[in-house]
Amino acid sequence: MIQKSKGILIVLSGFSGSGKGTIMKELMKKYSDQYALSISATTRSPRPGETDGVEYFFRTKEQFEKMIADDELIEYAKYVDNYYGTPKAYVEEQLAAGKDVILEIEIQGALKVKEKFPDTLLMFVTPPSAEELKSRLVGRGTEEMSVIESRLSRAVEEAQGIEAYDYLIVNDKLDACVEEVHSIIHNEHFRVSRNLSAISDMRHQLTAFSKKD
Ligand SMILES: Nc1nc2c(ncn2[C@@H]2O[C@H](COP(=O)(O)OP(=O)(O)O)[C@@H](O)[C@H]2O)c(=O)[nH]1
Ligand SMILES: Nc1ncnc2c1ncn2[C@@H]1O[C@H](COP(=O)(O)OP(=O)(O)O)[C@@H](O)[C@H]1O
Repeated sequence: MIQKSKGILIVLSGFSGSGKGTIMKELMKKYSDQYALSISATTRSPRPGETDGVEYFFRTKEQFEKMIADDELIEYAKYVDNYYGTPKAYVEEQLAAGKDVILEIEIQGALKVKEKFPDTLLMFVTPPSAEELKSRLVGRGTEEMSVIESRLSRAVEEAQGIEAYDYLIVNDKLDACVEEVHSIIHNEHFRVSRNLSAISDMRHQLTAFSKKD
């Protein structure tokens, strides 16, 4: 049997308020058997409705720094006064099990992951306009105005790095956007460079077969 390409490591980045979290929730609802979503550790406080171990592993600064020292993170970054990082063990486990693993992380982390794992697929989410971004951030109601302003100025910096990504996703209509993300990942499995071992198997089989008679 020719094997299908193995699990892909996927990074989804985007401005705060662009809708990454919402897209991921919907994607996991619809296709939970295909994707593993990595849960990051962070020193930021939980928002109302967020639970430790679901949205994030909420940790103190001391606990987070211990995770760094113990080499438990694939990457970590500071974002608007807090640490965020990707625990190593889960990602390695899920990739080994053949799952596509999604990291919802910001751009500095995305670049570190790409450096460590060059096959990583990088996607960047943007809302249809800057005005819509602000209105989503305000509408979410989870940050005070001063934090929203910091996140919007961070977005100005992040916009400078989008060319490092493979795909740009415009999150206008949510359902369409979820399907776009899913189909990009689905199609990525067929890329020749991700199927070199299947190609080599096929060559061996054909050679053996042609020598039979
Ligand atoms: N580098 C890195 N960034 C992360 C990680 N987890 C989350 N982030 C990013 O940190 C930023 C802030 O996340 P959060 O406070 O949850 O705000 P939100 O994006 O507006 O929901 C976002 O850009 C996330 O994608 C991580 O493990 N590593
Ligand atoms: N396609 C969309 N259309 C309208 N509102 C959206 C859409 N996607 C997300 N939102 C809303 O925008 C806000 C920010 O979304 P969220 O997923 O928290 O963003 P992020 O994780 O990128 O910070 C939330 O209130 C969410 O309900």
